[in-house]
Amino acid sequence: MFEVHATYGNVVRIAPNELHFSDPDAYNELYHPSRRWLKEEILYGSVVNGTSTWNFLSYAAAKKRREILLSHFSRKSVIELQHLVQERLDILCDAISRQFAVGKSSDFTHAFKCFSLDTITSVCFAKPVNATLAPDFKDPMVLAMDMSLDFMQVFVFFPIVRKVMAYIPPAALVAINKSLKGYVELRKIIAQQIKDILSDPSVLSDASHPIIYHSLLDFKDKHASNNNLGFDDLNEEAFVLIFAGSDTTSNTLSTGIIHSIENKTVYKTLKEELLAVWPVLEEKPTYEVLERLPYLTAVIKESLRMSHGVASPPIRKVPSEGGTISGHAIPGGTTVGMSACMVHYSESVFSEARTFNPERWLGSDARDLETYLVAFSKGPRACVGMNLGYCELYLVFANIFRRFDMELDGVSTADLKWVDLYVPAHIGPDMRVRARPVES
Ligand code: HEM
Repeated sequence: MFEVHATYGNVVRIAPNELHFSDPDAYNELYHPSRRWLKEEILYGSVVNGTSTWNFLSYAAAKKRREILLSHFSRKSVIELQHLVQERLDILCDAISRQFAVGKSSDFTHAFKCFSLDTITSVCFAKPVNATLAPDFKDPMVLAMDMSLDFMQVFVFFPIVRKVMAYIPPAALVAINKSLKGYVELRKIIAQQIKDILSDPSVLSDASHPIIYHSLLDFKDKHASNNNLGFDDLNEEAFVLIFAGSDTTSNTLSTGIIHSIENKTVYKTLKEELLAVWPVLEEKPTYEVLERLPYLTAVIKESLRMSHGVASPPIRKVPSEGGTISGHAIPGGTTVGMSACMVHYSESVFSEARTFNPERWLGSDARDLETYLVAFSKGPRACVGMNLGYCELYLVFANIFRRFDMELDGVSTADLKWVDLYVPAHIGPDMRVRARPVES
């Protein structure tokens, strides 16, 4: 897209009825809080059978569900549930230490995918799937989720395939493609939990903490409209949360951590800052303490910038009366969008934009730069899991850099290659890191 825009200008027609923009300020216009344009069905209607926050096309339809999730993932609830994130992280750190003890490096690409899947299934459903315990982090569910991103592209371009697949029984799907076994397994776990809850809501009181079904099915209020949610809706919402909360978080982690290990100045500065606030290894600081650290915060912002969150343009439909973007009048019915990469790699905003440089977030213009950090998107359909995402990022960066001395094992940041499968899908070699646990 960069080459296309360099050749044809700031606005390019990339499909018969679709415009893509490149001016960084166009992103904030397109996804402005007051601009409630419909999501484009070709992308958002492509994957699900029931309803979910992600696939409601209009903001009006999504509003109620978004409010439920925003309150479920509020800063207050995330702070109360941070011990669940730390619990999954301790399991991850133990697994990395065990690999070091037998002379092996760890595959950080898959390690963080396993961690984020375990975290989302723990926080949302109180049913962690323990992907982190898989040998060399090659968990079948994680591998199958990677593969399903390819399917998503097929569904977008050939919606009929999705309709046909919905009627194929799970066992037959596995027979057609054995690599889907982990995915079918994950669907079974989620579906069983929902069936159990719908047939006997009292099982919700067995959960160790408030899970999403407490919020989605508010049984205290018998008249609440969300009580009408059926099996398909709960199932789809659960899967959207699993997908939305997994790769986005793990990409940010692996991208940022690999850059921070390779860059010796970043590595040393981050370790020093962490050591000062976390002197005794056994006394782990809380999220609230960590988020006040300026350098760690700068590293996290830079990691979000370099990993983009979602790579594809979140496409929207211009309403029938038309609209204006970047000073151009756009006719009603046009599909419009802009990839976050165009903003994050814009040289007019971020000097040496392709270089990982946390220092940029510590300068006098840092506040202005914030406007252009769009990893969680912006406006009425921005990420609802941002608080949980940030909590995971702070805890993981702090634990990994405080608890291990690390070096890259035969890879470099040049291997952080990806293709756009809605999220950036890593296509380089697995990013292996030799991680020696520190003693104190
Ligand atoms: C670093 C972590 C994360 C990043 C960078 C991220 C990024 C994004 C982006 C860019 C969108 C907009 C997508 C679009 O419009 O097509 C989005 C939406 C969404 N995210 Fe996240 N996300 C993260 C973590 C999470 C987590 C942990 C959850 C769940 C707890 C979550 C749940 C959602 C949901 C449900 C939506 C759909 C919102 C709507 O359409 O109204 N995300 N996220």
